[in-house]
Amino acid sequence: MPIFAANLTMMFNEWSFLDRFDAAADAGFRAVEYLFPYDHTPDAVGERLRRNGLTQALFNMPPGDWAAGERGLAALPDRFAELQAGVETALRYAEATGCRRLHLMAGLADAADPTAQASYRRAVEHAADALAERGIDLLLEPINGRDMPGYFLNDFTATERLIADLDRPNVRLQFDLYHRQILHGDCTMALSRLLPITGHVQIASVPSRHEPAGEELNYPFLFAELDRLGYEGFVGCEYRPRAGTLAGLGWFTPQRAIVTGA
Ligand SMILES: O=C(O)C(=O)[C@H](O)CO
Ligand SMILES: [Mg+2]
Repeated sequence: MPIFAANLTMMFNEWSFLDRFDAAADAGFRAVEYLFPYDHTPDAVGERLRRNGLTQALFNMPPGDWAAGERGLAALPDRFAELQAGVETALRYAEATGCRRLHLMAGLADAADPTAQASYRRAVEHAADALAERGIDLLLEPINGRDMPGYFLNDFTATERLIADLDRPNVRLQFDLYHRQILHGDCTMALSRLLPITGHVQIASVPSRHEPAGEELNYPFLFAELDRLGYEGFVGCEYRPRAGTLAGLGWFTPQRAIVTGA
């Protein structure tokens, strides 16, 4: 069974962000991921990881003004300086948390626009080379247009081609099975074919984006497939609990001793 990483942006919202680390550990998770840690200091986040014996599987580099609707900077040619600063910020958090995977969001731009394509490639090359110096992987995630209309990176095949063309071993695919099913389907064969370039997997039910159980995807089958394929990375639980985080963990077998209150 893969090692599951609780997504603290989507799950455990019953607690404050920093207390979600404790709640996830108490629920039996060994690892966590989240979108953005930037409302807290690197040391505060690192301390919660250490206090709970958690591994930081992944987080996203600064995405621009998320509240204003921005979804990344890489494909926006006039935002390169801000992207460079964001890479340095993310590296400070990666150092404080021991995180070895960072996701670079592309932004809202026309995937067919040569200017956006050139900007995206420049940004990916810059980020990849900065991360490579520290032994950190750069993850690229195709995202479906129903959840994120206008998002630049919206196709697994185009992403696969870019990763091959970049020929940088630390640039890898963030294989979100939720997006894969919506964009292309054929999840099982895609996992088999793309696993060699896959740096991280994420899960959620389709179409609800709730717990990974009972809808379009057969997750027990897919988890067994990941084991059969020898996948040794993390599986990020990037789903919205349907009715309370703990009540929705029936699909999950605790992966660490659960410390019950004395
Ligand atoms: O949208 C997703 O699936 C992601 O993983 C992004 O990192 C956050 O939107
Ligand atoms: Mg995802």
